[in-house]
Amino acid sequence: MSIRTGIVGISGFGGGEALRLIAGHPSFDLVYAAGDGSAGARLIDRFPGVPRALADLVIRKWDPEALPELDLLFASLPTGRSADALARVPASVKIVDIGGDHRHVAGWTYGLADVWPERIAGQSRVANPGCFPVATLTALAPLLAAGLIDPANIVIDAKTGISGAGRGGGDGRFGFAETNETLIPYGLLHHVHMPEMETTIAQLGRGSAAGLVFTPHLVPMTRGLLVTTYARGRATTGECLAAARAFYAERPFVRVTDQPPQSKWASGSNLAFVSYAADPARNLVMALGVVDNLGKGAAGHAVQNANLMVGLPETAGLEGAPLWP
Ligand SMILES: NC(=O)C1=CN([C@@H]2O[C@H](COP(=O)(O)OP(=O)(O)OC[C@H]3O[C@@H](n4cnc5c(N)ncnc54)[C@H](OP(=O)(O)O)[C@@H]3O)[C@@H](O)[C@H]2O)C=CC1
Ligand SMILES: CC(=O)N[C@@H](CCC(=O)OP(=O)(O)O)C(=O)O
Repeated sequence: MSIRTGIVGISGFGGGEALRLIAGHPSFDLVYAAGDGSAGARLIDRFPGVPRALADLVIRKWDPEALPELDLLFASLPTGRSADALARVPASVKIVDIGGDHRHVAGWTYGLADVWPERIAGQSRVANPGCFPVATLTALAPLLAAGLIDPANIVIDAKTGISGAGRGGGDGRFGFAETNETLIPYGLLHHVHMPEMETTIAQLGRGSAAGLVFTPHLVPMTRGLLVTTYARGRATTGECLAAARAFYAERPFVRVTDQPPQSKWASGSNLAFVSYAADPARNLVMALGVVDNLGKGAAGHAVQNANLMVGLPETAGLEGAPLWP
C-alpha cells in the first residue's frame, strides 16, 4: 500500500523527526513538504543526510488550498498557527496535528494512542497529545482506570530537553550559553498543557482533576522527557506495577519497568517507559513516565496515530531500537 503523505512544518524539530520516520516507513511516501521561511529549499539543502530519493523534493509555501493529491498530512506548526489553515484542507486528506490547536476540540480525536487505540482507528482528524501530557497520562492511565489513585490531587514535576521548545521557540532564550549547565523551571501554575491533562485525567479517573499541579523544567539535554507524578492512594508498588502490566499487556510501545526509567532509554524511539513507587502508610503513589519529546512526544506518536487511522499495523515504521548511548 502506498500512502501519499505530506508534512507541513518540515524544517522544524517535530517536522524533521516526522521526515526521518516517514523516510523509513514501509507505506508512507513523502510527496509534499511545506513551510514558510524554508519554502523554495530542497530537502537536501535543509537535511544534508536525507535519503537520495527525497533529496530534490522542494519545500513549498504552505497553502492548504494548493495541495497535490494527498492521503495523509502531518501538521507540525507552532501552536496557534494550524487551526484556520487545517480547516481548509479537503476532507479526503487525513490529518494528524502535532501542535496544540485541536486537543479536545469537537471534530478531532485526542490521539492518546497507547491508551485508547480503538478511538483513533479509521478517524480522519487526530490531535496528537502534547509531550508532557503523553508521558504523564501514559503513566497515570492504569492507576486511574483501576481506581488506585485519587484524580483530584495530582502533582506533576517534569523535566524536558531543550528541543521541546522547537527551533523557533523561546525568542532566542534557548541558546547554548543560556541553557547549558543550568536548570530552568517555567510555566508555573498556568502551563498550556494543564487543560488537556486535567480533561483527560478526569475522563480516565471518572472524577474532577481540579487540584492538578504541573511544573516543567528545562534541563541541558537535546532530547528526552521525564515526569514524576505524586498522587494520593493506598496501593502498593507491586499493585501499581501489576495494574500497568495488565493495562499495557497488548500494547507495543509501553514498557513497564521495576526500575525508575531514565530519559535516554527512549531516545530516538516511539517508546514510553513507566514505573511506580508507592507507600500505603503515607497514602502516596508515585508514577514515573519517560518519552523522547520528539518521538512519543511528537512525530513517533503522530506516525503511530496515522498507522491506526489508515488501518496499517500500529508499529509500521516505528520498530527501530532507541539510540544508545
Ligand atoms: N519540539 C517538541 O518536542 C514538540 C513540539 N510539539 C508541537 O509541534 C509543533 C511544532 O513544533 P516544533 O517542530 O518543535 O517547532 P519548530 O519551531 O522547530 O518548527 C515549526 C515549523 O513551523 C513552520 N512554520 C511556522 N509558521 C508557519 C507558517 N505560517 N506557515 C507554514 N509553516 C510555518 C516553520 O517553518 P519555516 O522554517 O519554513 O518557516 C518551522 O519549521 C508545535 O505546535 C509544538 O508545540 C509537540 C510536541 C513536542
Ligand atoms: C521546552 C518547551 O518549551 N516545551 C514545550 C512543550 C512542547 C509541546 O508539547 O508543545 P505543544 O503542546 O505546543 O504541542 C512547552 O513547554 O510549551
